[in-house]
Amino acid sequence: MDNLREGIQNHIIELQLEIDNIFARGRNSVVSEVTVGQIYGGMRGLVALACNTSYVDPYSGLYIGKYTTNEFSDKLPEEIFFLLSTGKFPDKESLADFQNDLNKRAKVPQYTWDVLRSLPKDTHPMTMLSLGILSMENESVFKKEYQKGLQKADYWKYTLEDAMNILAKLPELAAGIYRIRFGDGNLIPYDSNLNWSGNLAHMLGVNDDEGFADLMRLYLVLHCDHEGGNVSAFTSRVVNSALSDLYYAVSAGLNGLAGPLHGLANQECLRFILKIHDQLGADPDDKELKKYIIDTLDSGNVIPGYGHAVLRVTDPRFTAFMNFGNDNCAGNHCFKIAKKLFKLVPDILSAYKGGKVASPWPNVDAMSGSLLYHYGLNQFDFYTVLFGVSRVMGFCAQNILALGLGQPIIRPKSVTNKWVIDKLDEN
Ligand SMILES: CC(=O)SCCNC(=O)CCNC(=O)[C@H](O)C(C)(C)COP(=O)(O)OP(=O)(O)OC[C@H]1O[C@@H](n2cnc3c(N)ncnc32)[C@H](O)[C@@H]1OP(=O)(O)O
Ligand SMILES: O=C([O-])CC(=O)C(=O)O
Repeated sequence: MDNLREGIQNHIIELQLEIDNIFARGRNSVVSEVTVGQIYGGMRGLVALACNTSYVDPYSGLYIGKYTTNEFSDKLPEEIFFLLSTGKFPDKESLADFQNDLNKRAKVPQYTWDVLRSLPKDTHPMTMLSLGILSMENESVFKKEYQKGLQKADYWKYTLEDAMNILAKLPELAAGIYRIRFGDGNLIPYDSNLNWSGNLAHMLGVNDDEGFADLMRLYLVLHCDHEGGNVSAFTSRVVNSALSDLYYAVSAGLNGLAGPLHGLANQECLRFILKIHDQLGADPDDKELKKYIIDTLDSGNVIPGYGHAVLRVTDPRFTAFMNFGNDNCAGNHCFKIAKKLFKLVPDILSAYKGGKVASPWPNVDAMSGSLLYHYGLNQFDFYTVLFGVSRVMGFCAQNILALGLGQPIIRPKSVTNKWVIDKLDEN
């Protein structure tokens, strides 16, 4: 992975130069302000973080570097990790070198399997993923080097070592979780002739179809990162900013991803679609489906897969999944219901709560489950694990770059109601 390390080193130098220039132009310039509503409202819309792996434009969606979602969606996840962490796609040689390195590090230690097999049978797969990563914390190269006395400028190098070890093991770990939790418990061996996503598809043992392997590739690409403020990436960065190593930081980020308002929404979407199928049949008419959606809202539930804290249009990742579905699973009943929901939900949500829903459009989670279901991956409790495997690329890249740029511990100031009242009195 020499080329990857060198690429990151160069990227850190470029980014640092940009930051030096930014600081020279106005380190104390005010570029964002905070309202009382934002202090009490999850800081949404507040610009208070720098993250150079990716950027989310409310109207055109996710960019990695200068590339739009459409422009990177045909790549391999390995190429995407390179892009996230170096700002560039790898050439052929760098890609092969990176993939060889992943191959060498892919084996999950026996003690991790022992931990996972000792859990209650109904443990959620996200708990298993988070715990699986955390169980390996003792292997952190960063931690060992830090204890010996590490220069700040070298933090990122050992964090990269940890990132490689974690990323390499994710396909085996995730597939093993699936087989322990939903299969016969026998693990399918890793195949070093396959790439990262190909191995995951293979080791799940669900489907040998090439379409499934391609869906896995697309899935692992589209979920990789979503700038710095989303719950899981931000959590991971906050934890790592205390110099807790990447095993702690990745596990923490995954715990945030496991919430239904964030990554878990993708399992909730399929649950929602299957319920519609059970109650209204495979081809519900618009009137019935509309009533079902409104009843769901009136009973105090969210429509999973719709709405977003940043996006204000249909998520281009949703569109990429829908295009895949149109080409590969057009006849599938879940896919058809997901498409009908897309036709009806935005108008209903727009009118709901007097127009209070900031974005009535589908996000990445609204379509992916029906595609996985089509290929026989119907244990939807597992879906967020796939999301997690992909999103760990973003956690790793964000943390490596932040450490490379010498970013300090994250510690925003909180205030009491009294402080806010006093401030309002002053104005
Ligand atoms: C990978 C991802 O994390 S993508 C997001 C995945 N999550 C989901 O799909 C779950 C459904 N969606 C939601 O809950 C929200 O849209 C979120 C969490 C994604 C964004 O939340 P916010 O930024 O607070 O959205 P917003 O400002 O539009 O919320 C305003 C109101 O609309 C409601 N709202 C937003 N989206 C929805 C929805 N899909 N269904 C019903 N109500 C919704 C909110 O609950 C909130 O109601 P409240 O004021 O009574 O609490
Ligand atoms: O950006 C967010 O808040 C949610 C997220 O991670 C995504 O959409 O992938």
